[in-house]
Amino acid sequence: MGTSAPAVIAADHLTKQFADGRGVHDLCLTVPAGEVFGLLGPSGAGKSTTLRLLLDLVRPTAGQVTVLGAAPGSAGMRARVGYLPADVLFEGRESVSSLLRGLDRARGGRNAARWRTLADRLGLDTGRRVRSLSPANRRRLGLVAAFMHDPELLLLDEPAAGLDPAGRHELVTLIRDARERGRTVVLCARQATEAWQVADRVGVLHEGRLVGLERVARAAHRPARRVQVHFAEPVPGADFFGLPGVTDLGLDGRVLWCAVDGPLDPLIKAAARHTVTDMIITEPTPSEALIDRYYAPPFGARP
Ligand SMILES: Nc1ncnc2c1ncn2[C@@H]1O[C@H](COP(=O)(O)OP(=O)(O)OP(=O)(O)O)[C@@H](O)[C@H]1O
Repeated sequence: MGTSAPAVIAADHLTKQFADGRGVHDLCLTVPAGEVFGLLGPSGAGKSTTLRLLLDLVRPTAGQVTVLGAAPGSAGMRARVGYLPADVLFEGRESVSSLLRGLDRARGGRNAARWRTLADRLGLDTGRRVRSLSPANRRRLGLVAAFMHDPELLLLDEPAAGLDPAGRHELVTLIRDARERGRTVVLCARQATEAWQVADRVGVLHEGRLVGLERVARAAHRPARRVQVHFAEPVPGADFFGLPGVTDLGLDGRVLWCAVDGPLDPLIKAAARHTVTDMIITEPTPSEALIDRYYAPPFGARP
């Protein structure tokens, strides 16, 4: 804990304001070497813009950032960073293998074995023409291109988008392998599912501002479940008020909804005094739990 790894990313009031006022505002964030950092937020939150600032694809309107100890876009940076954009734009008549060979040559030609292994792991058919690839295969190609030179820093924009479960599993494994070799990974996602599995920390962006920063505790407290109970007849709310672990209680005639943190027993015993016709229990995904915490009203707090 106490050891302070050098910051691979150090953003200091980093701001990119587009003409309409949107963008990324006042981002102060450091990502130490060897960390997997998940940048989460809904569409338009500023995730892609943040990555683009780190890559010198857009210039800040205020503040500054260093990447691997230098200004973004410094000489030699391309070889040290792997980037998967949100839209992988590879086109062309050439085959996947020819494109990857070309990329490898441009980076010094040392990674032929590695890109072949990666393509294999991700189930990418390297004989196909690039422009005939499905969106999911294009994503796989983008991942191979980002990982093939084993870069010090990986910037992955929605890496799991469009991948099937096997592809997602392989992605998580690739990220874990990279971390084991001391690489640093920043991945952006709207859904926290994969980020939650691999990230050491997550940051939540909302309307261009960092509104939450959390270390991912693997044995995290189990989030409150959402419970809906349907009764044959209307039930009195008084039977359910003050039950241990039950919050956000709402009652609409014969339907009761609430959040339950801890054992379900008190709620079940109270419900069993009436005729229960249905009971629906859902556990929020990590993503929902995180979003609830940062920018959604709590479940049950209906207008
Ligand atoms: N080149 C641009 N010119 C003007 N506005 C832009 C530009 N790029 C992004 N924006 C705006 O900046 C805000 C942040 O966009 P950004 O793409 O970074 O969000 P995001 O969190 O990556 O969203 P998504 O999950 O949809 O990719 C959005 O409101 C977007 O419309």
